[in-house]
Formats: sequence, C-alpha cells, structure tokens
Amino acid sequence: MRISVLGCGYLGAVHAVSLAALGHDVVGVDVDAQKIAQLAAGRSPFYEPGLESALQHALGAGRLAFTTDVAAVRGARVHFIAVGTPQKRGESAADLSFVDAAVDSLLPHLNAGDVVVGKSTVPVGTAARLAPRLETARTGAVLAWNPEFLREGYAVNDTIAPDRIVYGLPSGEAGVRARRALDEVYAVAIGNDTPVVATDYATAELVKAAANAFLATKISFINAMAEIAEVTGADVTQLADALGFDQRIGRRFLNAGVGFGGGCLPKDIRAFTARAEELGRGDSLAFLREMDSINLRRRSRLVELVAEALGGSVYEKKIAVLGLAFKPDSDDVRDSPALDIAVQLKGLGADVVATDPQAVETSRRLHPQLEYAAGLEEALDGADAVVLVTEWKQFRELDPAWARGLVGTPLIVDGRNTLDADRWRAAGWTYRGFGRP
Ligand SMILES: NC(=O)C1=CN([C@@H]2O[C@H](COP(=O)(O)OP(=O)(O)OC[C@H]3O[C@@H](n4cnc5c(N)ncnc54)[C@H](O)[C@@H]3O)[C@@H](O)[C@H]2O)C=CC1
Ligand SMILES: O=C(O)[C@H]1O[C@H](OP(=O)(O)OP(=O)(O)OC[C@H]2O[C@@H](n3ccc(=O)[nH]c3=O)[C@H](O)[C@@H]2O)[C@H](O)[C@@H](O)[C@@H]1O
Repeated sequence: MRISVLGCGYLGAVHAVSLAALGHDVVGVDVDAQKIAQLAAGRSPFYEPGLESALQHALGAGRLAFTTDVAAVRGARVHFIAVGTPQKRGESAADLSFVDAAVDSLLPHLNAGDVVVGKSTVPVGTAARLAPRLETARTGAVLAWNPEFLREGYAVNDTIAPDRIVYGLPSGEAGVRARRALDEVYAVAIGNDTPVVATDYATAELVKAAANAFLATKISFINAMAEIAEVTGADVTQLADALGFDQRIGRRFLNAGVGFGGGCLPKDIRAFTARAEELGRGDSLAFLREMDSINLRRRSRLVELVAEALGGSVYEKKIAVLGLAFKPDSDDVRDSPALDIAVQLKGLGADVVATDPQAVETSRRLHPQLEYAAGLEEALDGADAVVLVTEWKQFRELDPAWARGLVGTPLIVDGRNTLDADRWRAAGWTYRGFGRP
C-alpha cells in the first residue's frame, strides 16, 4: 500500500521506516529540511537501535522516500499524522498547532477514498474537531485516530510487533472504509494475533492519555514509597520486588530513582489534566498533578543527597554525572531528569563533568555551559563524587575497582538504584542509593 507519514521525528521516522520494512511504499514528509536530507541519505537524525540499518535497507529497496514537499503525499491511500504535540510554553496544555497545520497542508492533496490517520498524542476531542475539515474541503477522505504506544530504545520492534492496536473510527461507512485500510496497513501484526481495539475517536484518544497517565502514576507511586523508605531505613528495591510478585501489581515500571522524563510522559500527564479542567472534570485527574510533583521532587532530592554526601555543599566539587538521556538506548534529552540534575548541580557551583554514550551532542545543544566528557575515564578522573542518573548498560556494568583508581574520592550516588551496593562497598566505595540504605 502507498502510505505517507507527516512528521519524521522520533515517532514518524520510525513509523515510516517500519511500514516500509513491512513491504509498504512510504513517503515521509517533514518541514525540517535538514532532517529530511539526513533521512534521505540513510542517516538517522537521532539514536534509536536498529533504525539506521532498517532505514538504509528500505531506501535501497526503493520502498521509502523523504521530502519536504507535501504534494508528494498525492496518490498515497493512508496519510499518517505524526507531528509533535509539545507542552505549550508556560501552560500545561498541549500545543496542537503542528497537528492543525499538518492536516491543513494535506487537504489540497487528498483523493476521495483516502484515510487520514492521526498518530500524534492529542487531547480527547481533537479528532472530532478535525474531522469536519476534511468534509468542508470536500476531499472525500475520512479521518481515523490510531495512537502509538512505542517506547524509545525499542521503537522499531514496538512498531512492527506492537502489543495492541487501537483504532478510533468515525461511525458508518466512513468507519468501515478507515478500518479496512488500517487492517491492510497492519496486516502482518494482525496476522500474528495482535489484539485490535476498534472504537470511537474519544475512546482511542483516551486510551493513549490513560496509558501514559497509568505508567507515570506507577513510577511516582514507587518513588513516593522511596521517600518513605528514606526516612525509615527501608529498602525500596526490595519493597518493589515483593510488590511485583503480586501478579495484579507486577514488577515492571516499579523502579524507583530520579523518575520519569522524555518527550511524552511529563507533557502527556500535564496535557491530560489541562484537558480534564477544560471539560469541567479537573478533580478527576487532580492526582496527576501530585504524580508530577513527586516526580520533579526526586530530581531536587538527588541533588540534596549529593550535597549531603559531600558534607553539605557541592560548591567547587568535581562531580562526574553518568547519563544525560532520559533513559538508556536513546539520545533524547527532552525533560531528562539526568540533564536537569547536571544543570542543577552546576547551578550550585559544582564542577560538573557529564557523559553519556549517545546524548552528549543533544545535551550540548540545550546546555552548552556544561562540561562534557567523551567517555567514562575522562568523566571519572579526579571526581569527588560520581552520580549515576541514566542506567546505560556500560554504567550498570562499571567495575568499581577500576573506577576507584580514577576518582579522587570513592563516593557514588546511584540515582537509578541499579548497582550492586555490596559490591561497591566491598571495593571501598561509599555507596548511596536512592530510597535504600
Ligand atoms: N517519541 C515517542 O516515543 C512517541 C511519541 N508519540 C507522540 O508522537 C508525536 C510526535 O512525537 P515525536 O516524534 O517524539 O516528536 P518530534 O519533535 O521528534 O517530531 C515531530 C516532527 O514533526 C515535524 N513537523 C512539525 N510540523 C510539521 C508539519 N506541518 N508537517 C510535517 N512535519 C511537521 C517536526 O519538524 C518534527 O520533525 C507526539 O504527539 C508524541 O506525543 C507517541 C508515542 C511515542
Ligand atoms: O507516549 C510515548 O511517547 C511513550 O511514552 C513512554 O515511552 P518512553 O517515553 O519511550 O519511555 P519509558 O520506557 O516509558 O520511560 C519513561 C521514563 O520513565 C522512567 N522510568 C521507567 C520505568 C521505571 O520503573 N522507572 C522510571 O523512572 C524512565 O527512566 C524514563 O525517564 C511509554 O512507555 C510508551 O508506551 C509511550 O508510547
């Protein structure tokens, strides 16, 4: 099937490449000429495992093209909207201007029978607001909403083999047409028994908001437990293990630490609360504000813990910050707890040297004032304290004996509770966990 994807960022580029890998003919469109030039040349504009090789393969097979010219969508049967929906500056609500612009840019190029499919995460009510535009422009096209649940770091696999597919469809014949087209797009996953939930626009939009709200709540719940563990001497990692054996709770997303960041969970819970308030149901989601506060508190608490461990102040102390990305296997530093902590420490007068296997360049663009090290050895050299904030494999597997030979003072603060405390202590380190002794 011929498919277009508008917006070739973390979501759209992966979507375009993955659909081409599944055998579709795909054109990716973006307003960012530099991004398009990179993609067209077979280079991923961001780090995502497996993306670049799949991109090169699809380009080589002639099934994938990239352009800034939206007219190139002509002839595609399905048009995915994958543009950003960032938080509005100074507000909690989502900025939908990119979605509106993308839909409007498509209108002159649609043919009767086309299906426009929203993938971006949007406040409930957005699809119902946009659908009449397709009718007014007499395009003969229909609108569906098909939220995306991929995780960065696993994005290609999550797109090719999702754990569920959700369609928000219009009623009547239009819905039947949209469903038929989407079933064709996802024929491989459906053939592999992936559950499909076909529903109305509002439910589909809400599934996405609710999923991210639930994940954020799970993380903030365990981080609230970490706060209590800190003052009682309990161990939050053992607590999480014990809770996780209860099948109804489950162990995943119960890792306490510096909390959640990224381009999605933080902005999505804020947009959800803003939308609930617009709908007169602010009370229903008031708890999400608390989840946000717990989450942000973890960052400042880690900074305090580092200061405490250094005798009260970080001023002029050399601190090696291990990690900048919001999670391992990504170069994404949008609302990253790790980068935020590095900036806070620097603001308190610490001599911060930060390193990350993939996110140094993305961090430098936002915070050129920080000092970055290309590798672990340089970051650890002479450090008064080491702070682990993104649990990359190379940091989890750091050898405490080797690291001890490099630092000035063997003090480690484990912001992700990911190291073996006994092993580090046995190697002569002062180990500080985050919600565990
Ligand atoms: N990053 C992720 O893992 C996931 C993101 N989402 C959602 O997907 C959406 C996109 O997120 P990201 O890809 O992370 O953002 P992003 O910022 O990486 O990418 C958005 C892209 O859209 C482009 N764009 C803006 N206006 C355009 C227009 N009128 N026409 C064509 N392209 C345009 C931008 O230049 C940019 O390349 C958001 O709603 C996000 O919440 C959903 C699931 C996963
Ligand atoms: O809407 C989105 O964009 C996506 O947001 C998240 O995916 P992602 O942001 O890639 O990353 P996650 O694996 O969810 O991690 C988010 C943050 O939570 C943190 N986290 C995760 C798990 C945990 O136990 N503790 C914890 O602090 C991570 O370090 C990271 O900062 C969701 O998991 C995806 O399903 C969703 O599609």
